[in-house]
Amino acid sequence: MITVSGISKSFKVAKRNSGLGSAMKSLFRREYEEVAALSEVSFTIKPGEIVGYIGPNGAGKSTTIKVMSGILVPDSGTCEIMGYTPWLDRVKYVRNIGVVFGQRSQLWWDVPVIDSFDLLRDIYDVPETEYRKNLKLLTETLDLGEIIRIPVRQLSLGQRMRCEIAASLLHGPAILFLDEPTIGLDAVSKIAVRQFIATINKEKGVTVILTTHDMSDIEALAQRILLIGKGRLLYDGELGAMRDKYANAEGGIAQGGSPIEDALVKMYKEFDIT
Ligand SMILES: Nc1ncnc2c1ncn2[C@@H]1O[C@H](COP(=O)(O)OP(=O)(O)OP(=O)(O)O)[C@@H](O)[C@H]1O
Repeated sequence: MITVSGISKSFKVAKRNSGLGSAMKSLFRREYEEVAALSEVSFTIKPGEIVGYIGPNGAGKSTTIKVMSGILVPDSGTCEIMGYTPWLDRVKYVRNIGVVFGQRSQLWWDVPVIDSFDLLRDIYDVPETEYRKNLKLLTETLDLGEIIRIPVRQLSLGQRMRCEIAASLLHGPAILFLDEPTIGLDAVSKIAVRQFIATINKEKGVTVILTTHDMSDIEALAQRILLIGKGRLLYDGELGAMRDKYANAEGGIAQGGSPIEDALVKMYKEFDIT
């Protein structure tokens, strides 16, 4: 259902040297360099899977999610998701996906959450009965209650995140891209979000691609992981196999780390992506 094949993406960024002289020079003549965010990334994901997409800072995770959600056009490679090429068939395609970027909001800041929801209903052209049904279910299961009457800027991070997740699912998508959905949440909210993701996957068969630095999110939800480092896909396999292999590898438990974090640190070391 998801086939990513040989995707590469580079960004052109202005070179910045330190010092006042260089800053002055760059006012007149900018020098640029290419950053290879993704290099020949390929994988497939089956319907109903929950896949953990992991890797260190700057590895290329968000760039991949942006390509798969049609926000970014890759320099080369192909991507076919439910029969669509995300960046070509964007209008039709987005009805099939939900996207949550933990660090960014898709809700309008100054209006009550429900107004944003209603606007999303219109954007996605969701039939009224389906919208009401989805809204009721999401409000109940994410415990939104009166929260949806409050403007987003007055919500706590955990409350906002639950609303973000609801917003991404109002149109009943088959695929959910989650980019750090539990960042900054307290333990109770984190567990609530995880349970919700597990439920929609089990009961509605929603396919989930989950990007996070929180390995307990991955342990709670994903059976399969994709590891990306320096823009290259380095591992595609069962979480259990990764844990068994690296937990028993040389190098002792990292101070303060859980066994799965320790396995990840060793894996990063082996692939030289720390
Ligand atoms: N719009 C952009 N312009 C220039 N460079 C970018 C842009 N977006 C990403 N990059 C660069 O591409 C690389 C991959 O970034 P990306 O955001 O995909 O990483 P990530 O794995 O999501 O990282 P993190 O875990 O820190 O969120 C980084 O070197 C980043 O600086």
